[in-house]
Amino acid sequence: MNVFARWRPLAATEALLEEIDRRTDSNSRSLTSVSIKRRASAEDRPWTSPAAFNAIFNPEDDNDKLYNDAVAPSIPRVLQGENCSFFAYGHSGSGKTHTVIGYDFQESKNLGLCLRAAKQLFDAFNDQNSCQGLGVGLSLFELRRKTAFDLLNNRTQCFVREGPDGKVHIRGDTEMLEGGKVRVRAIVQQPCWNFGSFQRELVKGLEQRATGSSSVHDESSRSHAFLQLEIVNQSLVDARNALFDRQSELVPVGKLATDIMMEEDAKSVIRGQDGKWVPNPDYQKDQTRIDTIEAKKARCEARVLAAEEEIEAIIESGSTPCLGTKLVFVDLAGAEYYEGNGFQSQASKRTLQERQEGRQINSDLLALKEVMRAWSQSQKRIPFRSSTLTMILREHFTSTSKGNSTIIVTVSPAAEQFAATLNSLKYASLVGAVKP
Ligand SMILES: Nc1ncnc2c1ncn2[C@@H]1O[C@H](COP(=O)(O)OP(=O)(O)OP(=O)(O)O)[C@@H](O)[C@H]1O
Repeated sequence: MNVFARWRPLAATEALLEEIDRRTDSNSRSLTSVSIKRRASAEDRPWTSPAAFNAIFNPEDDNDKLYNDAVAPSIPRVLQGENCSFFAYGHSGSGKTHTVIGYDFQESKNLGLCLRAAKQLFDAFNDQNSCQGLGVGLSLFELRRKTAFDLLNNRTQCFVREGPDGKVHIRGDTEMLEGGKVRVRAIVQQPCWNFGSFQRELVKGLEQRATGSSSVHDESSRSHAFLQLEIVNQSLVDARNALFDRQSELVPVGKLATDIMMEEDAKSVIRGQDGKWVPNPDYQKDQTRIDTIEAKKARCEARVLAAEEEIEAIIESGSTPCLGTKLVFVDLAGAEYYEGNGFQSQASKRTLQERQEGRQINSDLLALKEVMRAWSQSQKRIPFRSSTLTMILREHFTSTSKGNSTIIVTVSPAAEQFAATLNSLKYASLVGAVKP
């Protein structure tokens, strides 16, 4: 994995605070280690990371610099059809949102990494003949504990489940549609055909992130935010809609087939005197009824399969290698590091729910670290199932080549946040120290 660290500047309110003493050192493989201590005093012993970082960004480095060094090199690979993923890790207020999304949407150099990447993609679509008709399908959701909230669909609550196909699906409630169709809502993917509409959709969706919170920071740092960009064209969007429609037809037919089978099975047996189930001499299973519904179900399944094959065929058509390619940005919840780190007074103020959430976040982040390490070492068994976060990320890891996945750890230089900064740098260096 590529690993970068970014020091944010001290905020105006922190101007009088002492800064962490920090140094960097690069080895012959151009990998950097970072050495920090709480203050410049000679008695303070430094903590030094392994040479795990591809680069360390300083407080004066803006989003433009970070984008050019950490993300822009991936865009040609995305246009060649390689999936890429970027994770922002850091404690609350360390600069993850500033990095991934940004707060100034007017100045192109201040845009966050996700928006800059989308801009570069749209520029490439406009410049290259082979990319005509391409757009970006945006999905945006937040994972809090084990539940996902669709930010492009009024924070609809969605559940993360592993399907019989082994794939992880994020689905909302079941809706009854006209004609008896039953739809299980999937996470919305909003197709955007130019950068302006992409930015509007993203900003509108992100406004949902703060809903119901008295403090945006506290709320946002308790959830993981996923921003997924998939390269699409109109045929792919239409084919996905057709699949969705056919799945909606299949659900009630599949349920009816199961009900009929169970009803016929139940009628065809009776309990004998010894309490055991024996064939019912007065009832003959209605095989015609069963065959009719099974045939209808098979026709629906074939239509679903055909729609899936149509999607594959569109993606494989080869005219644009990047069709269906995904670029994923994850703004991870900040680790909770209160207990045992000199934050007991803050820890004691937290509610039971906050403590439970904190434990869940820590266990998600631990699971992610283990997955990243196992994946970087190409281990046979990668523990994706150990948390909902890693279950969702399985598809991204299994479809992403090494070198196309990046973690950016954001850190504060304020000495009073030393414990959190140390925690974040240790996390990133453990991931980055594993090089294939
Ligand atoms: N590199 C930077 N340059 C300038 N300002 C920054 C930088 N990083 C962060 N900031 C500022 O610091 C404040 C906190 O940053 P931000 O909201 O990005 O933190 P966060 O890690 O996303 O927090 P949370 O997890 O709580 O949402 C913001 O006002 C932001 O503009």
